[in-house]
Formats: sequence, structure tokens, C-alpha cells
Amino acid sequence: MGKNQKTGVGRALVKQHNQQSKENGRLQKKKVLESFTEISDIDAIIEQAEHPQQPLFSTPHRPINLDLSSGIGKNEMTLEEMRKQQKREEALHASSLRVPRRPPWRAHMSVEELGDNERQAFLIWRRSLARLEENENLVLTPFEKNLDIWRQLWRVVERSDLLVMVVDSRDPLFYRCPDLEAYAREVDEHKRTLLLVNKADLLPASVREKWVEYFHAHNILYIFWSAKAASAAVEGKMFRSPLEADDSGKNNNPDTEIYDRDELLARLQSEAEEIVEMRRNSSSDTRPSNIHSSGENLAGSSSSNNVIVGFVGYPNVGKSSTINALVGKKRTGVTSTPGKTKHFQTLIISNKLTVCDCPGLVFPSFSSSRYRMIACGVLPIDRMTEHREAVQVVADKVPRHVIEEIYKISLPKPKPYEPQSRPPLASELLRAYCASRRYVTASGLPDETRAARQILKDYIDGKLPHYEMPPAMSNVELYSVNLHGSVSSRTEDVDGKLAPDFEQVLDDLNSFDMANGLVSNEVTIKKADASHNHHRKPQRKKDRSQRTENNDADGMPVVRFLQKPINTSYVKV
Ligand SMILES: Nc1nc2c(ncn2[C@@H]2O[C@H](COP(=O)(O)OP(=O)(O)OP(=O)(O)O)[C@@H](O)[C@H]2O)c(=O)[nH]1
Repeated sequence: MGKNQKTGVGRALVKQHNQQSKENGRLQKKKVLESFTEISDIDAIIEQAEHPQQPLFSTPHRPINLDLSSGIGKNEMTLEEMRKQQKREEALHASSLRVPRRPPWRAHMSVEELGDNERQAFLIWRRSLARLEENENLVLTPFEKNLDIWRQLWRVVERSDLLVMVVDSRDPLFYRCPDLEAYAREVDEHKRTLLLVNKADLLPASVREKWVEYFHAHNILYIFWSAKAASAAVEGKMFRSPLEADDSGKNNNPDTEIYDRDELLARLQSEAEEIVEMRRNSSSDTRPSNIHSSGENLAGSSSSNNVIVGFVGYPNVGKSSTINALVGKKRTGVTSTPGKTKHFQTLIISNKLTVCDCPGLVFPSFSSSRYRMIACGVLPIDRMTEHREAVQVVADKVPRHVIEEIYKISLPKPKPYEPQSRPPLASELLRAYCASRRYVTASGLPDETRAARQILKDYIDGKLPHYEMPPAMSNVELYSVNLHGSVSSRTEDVDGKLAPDFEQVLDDLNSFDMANGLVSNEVTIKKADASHNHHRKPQRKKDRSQRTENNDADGMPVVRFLQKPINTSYVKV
């Protein structure tokens, strides 16, 4: 169904939404659906004023505290202890991180009654999340707060036989929402969710293999997919993945294969048909009786031979690109700006398969900082005010020498007394980038904002390579991943940091003292002589040569990742 046609459930829903708002006298001009992730408390209070029967917050709301270090002095906990406590609390409250449920409804309900019920249920949901925020060990990150966007999701979940959760292959678990899978099963126990691991062209085969193990171990239905590669194939264009040359010949595991368009269509159809078949064969209708409706088919499309597959996921993961590749031409807008898709669209692929594209949604989650969400592409770069924090996410993830190689820049080395493995600081990266590109503001200062935008764009688009490994890997397992994707594992008893070189620190402090007239040259020279007599320097040189060894046998640059217990953090050594 084309964009210009004046039919379609999505269009009808938008029309109904706008009509309803007009009738309520709250809308003077046409309201465009907009994502609210940064809604402030004042908006919440206005919302509350409109619906006073349902208080939003149980106690006065406190602002989100993203600074983990700020509480150290207060309760005399170390940063590490605080992190551990936070993880414990997160695990304890994980089940409270729910997506809002659509309240029970029936076909004979009036539009007003339906709307009121939905608003009430939504406010209760927001209040439950606000309560979580009152726990000072929990950090709830920005999530979608526009009821109308959630309504779109409800419709897609209800209509679909198979739900496809599109995720970015570089960090699949960050984009996965297990509670949405649970919600789909609540709506109809036969509905299933498939993880479409998109942008797989940016993930080396060896890393895909590790994820296959994880998906199998956790019983997750998955498909590796590249909407970009599939779109190029549809348009008859050549697509060269940055990893292609290195992956060729190494990928013997069929489970790591990236599906092409026809394979994906066939698999989606067969999975959805299986669900419909199971539903038909099931003796009793297990759907909760209070969510039945006569007008809408909650159990997907079981009444006809046509199966419906709904695409859901965070903004910018590639839902629209996927739909375009499946449909075979451009039907939905694709851009690197998250939140482009505002209304779900229904597209008929064949007389047996229909797909539904839902707007991208930021699901509630714990402790992913706003900067990380910007770096992951789910919050728009345009809304970024703290560019250094967001760029630090990039600097922490992409190995130093890879950044240097890709940008052809030289980053300042860590000071001798600093851990040599420490990632570059955002300020160092931004300044080096600005200097190399001559990015200067009108006042003559480095134009860090412009540089930050470009660096983040490169990170999101895959020009700066990065990816996460599955969390099950032990924290003592050290992965050597070269730029071309091969992973070798070995164990080392390091925690990602090199032992401080005390002698070097002393030397450095000496230079500092000398420069500031705090110590005489004589004393310093004596110390230097003493250390020389103890043969410490040659030892140090040897250590350094071991440290800087970052080429493999083929002369390829090697990046080493140390897996930490928490999925998303790697420490480069
Ligand atoms: N490398 C690579 N990039 C992709 C792939 N699929 C999508 N992209 C890029 O990811 C960005 C977002 O793609 P969209 O299809 O607009 O994402 P979306 O999920 O529909 O986004 P919303 O409209 O915000 O919900 C675009 O810049 C795409 O070019 C892929 O398979 N590989």
C-alpha cells in the first residue's frame, strides 16, 4: 500500500487520533506524533493536571543522577562498591522494567472510554517507573513517554503473528527488550519474537560465531541480516562490507550466515505460518478473555491465509531499511537520524505475507547513560549538549590505534605514570581531530561541537568499528581481535590495567619538582644514578617493548579486549 493512498490502518489510526484530540478541544492545529524521551517533570505535572485522578509520582520526584561518583563521600562507598550495589539493585528490579500494556478493550467501547482507559493505564505505568527512580541506586535512562507512540506499538503487537525485533548487531542485547517478547506472548501465547540482528555487515564472522553460541544457549530465535547489503542487491548495486575480504573463507558455520532478501522472506513467512498453524491446532483460545475484540484481530491474521509480520525496535536500528529491502523499493524513509518513522505502516509483500513497520521506540532501561544512547544512535545527535561525554563513549570503545589509523591523527600518549592502556580522553580526541581538520570556531577555539558530531556519526555509521561480545564470556578471558575480525582467546591474570611503573612516576615527579624549583638538581641526579645502578631502566624498556607489540604474525594491527562481567564494558589492554 503506497504512501499516497488514502487507506490503511496506520492512516486510519492517525486520523482517528487527530480527530479525537480535536473533539477533546485540546488540539487547535494538526498535531504531529512526536517522540518524547526527554519530557521534563513540568510536562508531567501538566499532564497530571489534565488527569488529576491519577497522580504521577508517589513522592516528590528527584532528578536523575548520572554521576556515579557523586555519592562516594556521602555513604563512604568506593566507586566499585557502588557499581556492585547498583548492579545488585538492577537485577532485583529488572522485572519492573516493563513496557506499558494496553488495557483490556472491547469493540463496543466508545472512543472516549477507550482513550481514558489507555491514558490511565499509561499514567500508572509512568508512576511505577517514577517509583524506581526514587531508589537512589538505580538510574533510569530516557525512554519513550508519548502514549501515542506506545499506541502504535500496541497495534503492531496485536496485529502481528510474528514479531521481529530489529537490533543492531554491534550490541544486540542493548537493543533487545525481553519484556516486549513477554508482552507479545501475553496478547497471544502463540505469538513469537525473532531477533533480526541487522547491520551484520559490520560484525566479523568470528564475533557472529560467539553470538550464535549465546543465542543458542539462551534459546533466542535469531537471524543475521544486513538491510544495506540486501538493498544494494535489490538495486543491482555492488555492496562491499568493510569486513568482507577478511571474512571470506573463514565463515564455515552456516549459523553465522547473513541472510539475503529471499531467504529472509521465506523464513519470516514460514515462522509466521507455523504460528498460525499452532494457533489453529490449539484446542482452546488461550487469549485472556478480557482483551478480546470483534473489530480487531488480536491473534494476528489467523482468519486468512495471509500472515502478518511486525517490525519493532529502537530508533535507527534499520527497520525501515529492512522493509524497503523486503518490499523491493523505497516505501519508508531511511535516515541516520533516529525517530524518522512516526506511524506504523502496513505493506503487502505478497498475497501470503504482510509486514508492518512500527515507529522506533526507546524502551525503559537501567544505567545506559544518555551519552551512550546518543552514541548508539537511539537519541538524536542534535539534542546533544554534553558532546565530550558522548565522544568519551566512542573513545572508550574504539581502540586508540584504530582511531589514529582511520582519522590519520596522532593522539597524545598517556603520561608515564598513567595506565598505558587507558583510552584517549574525549578532549584529546576532539582537539586532535579539530587540529587535523582545521575546525575552528569564530572565536578561534577548536570547534569541538562540529568534531563531536562527525565522530559520533562515524561511530554510528560503522566507519569507526566497534562491537560487543556476548556477556557469558569469562572476565579472565582475553580476546585479541584484529581489525579484520579474527578472535583468539587466551587467559591472563590481568585486570586490564598495567602495574604502575613507580620508578617512572618518581622520575616524572622529579621533573615536575625541578621545573617548579621544589628540589635541587643534585638530589635528582643522585636518585637517577641509584635507579640506574639497580638496573631498573633496562627492565622498564623491556616491559615497554612488550606493551607496544600490537601487530599479529601477519603484521596486522591487533586490538585486545578484556571481557568484563557486565555485557557492555570492555577494557582495552
Ligand atoms: N551498515 C549498515 N547500515 C545500515 C543497515 N541498515 C540500516 N542502516 C543504516 O542505519 C540508519 C538507520 O536506518 P533506518 O532504516 O532509517 O532505521 P529505522 O529503524 O527505521 O529508524 P527509525 O525511523 O528512527 O525508527 C541509516 O543510516 C541506514 O543507512 C545495515 O544493514 N548495515
